Amino acid sequence: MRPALLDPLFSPLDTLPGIGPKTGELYARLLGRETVEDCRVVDLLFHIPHSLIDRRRQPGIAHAPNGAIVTITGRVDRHQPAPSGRSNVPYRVFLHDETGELALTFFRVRGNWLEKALPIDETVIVSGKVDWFNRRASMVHPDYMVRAAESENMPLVEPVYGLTAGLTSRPLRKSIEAAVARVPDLPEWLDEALLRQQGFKSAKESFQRLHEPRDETDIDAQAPARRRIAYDEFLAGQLSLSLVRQRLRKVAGTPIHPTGRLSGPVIAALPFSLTNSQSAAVDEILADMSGADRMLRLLQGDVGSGKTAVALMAMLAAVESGGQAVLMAPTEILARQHHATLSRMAAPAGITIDILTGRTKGKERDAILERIASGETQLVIGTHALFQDAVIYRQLVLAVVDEQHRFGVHQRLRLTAKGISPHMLVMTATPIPRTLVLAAFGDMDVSKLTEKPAGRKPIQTVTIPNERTDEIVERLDAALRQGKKAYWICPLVEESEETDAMSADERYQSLARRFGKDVGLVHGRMAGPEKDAVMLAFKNGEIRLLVATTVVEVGVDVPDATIMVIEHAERFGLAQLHQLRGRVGRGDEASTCILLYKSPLSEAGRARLSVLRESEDGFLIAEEDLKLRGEGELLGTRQSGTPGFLIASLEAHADLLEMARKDAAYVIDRDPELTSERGQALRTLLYLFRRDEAIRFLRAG
Ligand SMILES: Nc1ncnc2c1ncn2[C@@H]1O[C@H](COP(=O)(O)OP(=O)(O)OP(=O)(O)O)[C@@H](O)[C@H]1O
Repeated sequence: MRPALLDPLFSPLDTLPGIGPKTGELYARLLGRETVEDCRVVDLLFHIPHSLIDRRRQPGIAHAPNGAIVTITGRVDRHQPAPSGRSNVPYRVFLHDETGELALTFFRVRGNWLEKALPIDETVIVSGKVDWFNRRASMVHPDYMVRAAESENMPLVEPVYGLTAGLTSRPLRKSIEAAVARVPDLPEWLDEALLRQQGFKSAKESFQRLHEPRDETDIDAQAPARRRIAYDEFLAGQLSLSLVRQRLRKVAGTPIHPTGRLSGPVIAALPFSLTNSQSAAVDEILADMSGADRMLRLLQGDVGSGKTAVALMAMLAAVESGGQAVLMAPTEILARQHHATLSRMAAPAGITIDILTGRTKGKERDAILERIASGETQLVIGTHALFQDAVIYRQLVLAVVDEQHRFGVHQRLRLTAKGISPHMLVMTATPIPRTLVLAAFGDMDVSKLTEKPAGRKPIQTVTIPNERTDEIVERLDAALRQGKKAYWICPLVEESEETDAMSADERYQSLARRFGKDVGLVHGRMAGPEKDAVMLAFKNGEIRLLVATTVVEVGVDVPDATIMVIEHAERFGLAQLHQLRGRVGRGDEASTCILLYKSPLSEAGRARLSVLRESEDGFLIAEEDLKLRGEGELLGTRQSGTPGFLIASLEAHADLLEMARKDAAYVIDRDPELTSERGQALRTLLYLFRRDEAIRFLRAG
């Protein structure tokens, strides 16, 4: 149960003054939630200012720098209202101080409120941005105007928050202030020695300081308050991972006894032999699953390194031992593709394979659920629909989670909550640096596919400015005539699938005019079956040019596609480009990747694209990406910050992550049920950061 003292922070967001149904939607958007019902007061605490306005600067009118935000104390001289009927002429109020004159400028003024707010001869304080034009200073719509006698009504230092369209800063600041005021006195969950060593204040004081910065240093990522909350966040993450891990390990796995009865014929029928890397990974996995402990293993492999075949071998071993195996993909497209590929590859084994996704409905679904429950189905491929309550497995021995780069302990927890404890193999496509593995997965055993299948030719990567798009289209024409297949990836336009889809559609129209029905389009706004049909047509060769948004970014496998054009490559993260490029070069034909960019490229943009031109090594690219852009982009998340983290940043706070990991291990080692005084306080921490799923596993949880 959540401690009652957190109640004020976990009441609905619209219990804060000024947040109603309409504004609520804006707040939900700001906080990245679907609806305002999903938002709690606590969420605003984690929306921290990115900079600050210092209204203490009072240089005097004549010395105010152009474009700077300054505060002026002056006397009002005269009002110059707009002539009636001329709404485009502003209303001006002139004031002066000992250095010069300033025109306060207002548009579309109604009524006489300005006369009241700025009476002639009154000394007032105004604050806002000063613009110089023709040696006259003006301030358009000052942020603050107060009478000198009421100067306390103007905050001198003001945090600046990220906004979303429709939400302005003043009401946002007000609601955040109200949220901060609700932070209760919290029990201290950090060790005293650490507090002293790091100079950390209490969590409550740290939240206050984050939202009421006193100067620039308080905004810095290394400010003690920021570090304290970042540490708390890492600690909450590491603790919940440790609890899950402890729990998963505690439940013994089902040891398997692979016989080779199924995998033998499958391997014999594969059109290739496994690479050494693949074989080594299979060996590690089978050894894990044969032991008494449950397997918790991460299978990391660069694009096109052949993770699917490894997963299949593991799943066949589970089935050979009389159990069932599932493979969960992050998207419908991928689930369908995996289903098609695995059905084909596993055909010689003669086992029953089903697919279960959100789209599986009605009688078909009932029949599948029944086959799963009876054990007739040995292998199920699907999306998270696999773990819904209605799905009951006869004997689930292995769950493969193809997380690509959408991390989440969630599914893993769901499974355990269902009371089943299969061996667990998590596949990730993006080669992630060790620190990220730790942050996202905690300590897991790792198998790496370091080698690509033999016979792959390097992908030739070129960077070309947008202006030469026509030339590319010409070349594409020639290539398609030779029977080649190509992808054309359209840019991310904004943070919305809808606008992405629109831009893809435009490009599709123009290419379709040229290439007719050789061209297909797939984007995130299309209905599932429609998407599948297009993907299938591309695979079969009925379509030879596929215009797509990043829906093809992960996992899509059409080995005879050899050309990849990426528009506005400068807008993508490096690792994402690497993933996209990885859709070609998957067969033994030579492939080309064309990165179209908008010129001029920034210095950083140039550096990034050249990394990609020069390397095909996903691990190296990931490290470079981390250096160049920060870990958020590395994982393809479009917001800043580390995925799954609100305040903490792996770049800025890497030292804290390591400390938090040790701290969590220490705690779990001594107080596995979190019952000590510190343990109880740590439970509060888990709730505060919404990492409380793991508490359910605790005895008094
Ligand atoms: N040992 C091998 N030799 C030759 N080809 C292989 C080998 N293993 C897998 N392949 C083929 O390589 C392609 C890529 O494999 P797979 O789809 O498993 O890659 P992946 O690791 O999942 O990559 P991504 O993350 O990019 O989807 C497939 O077409 C597969 O059939």
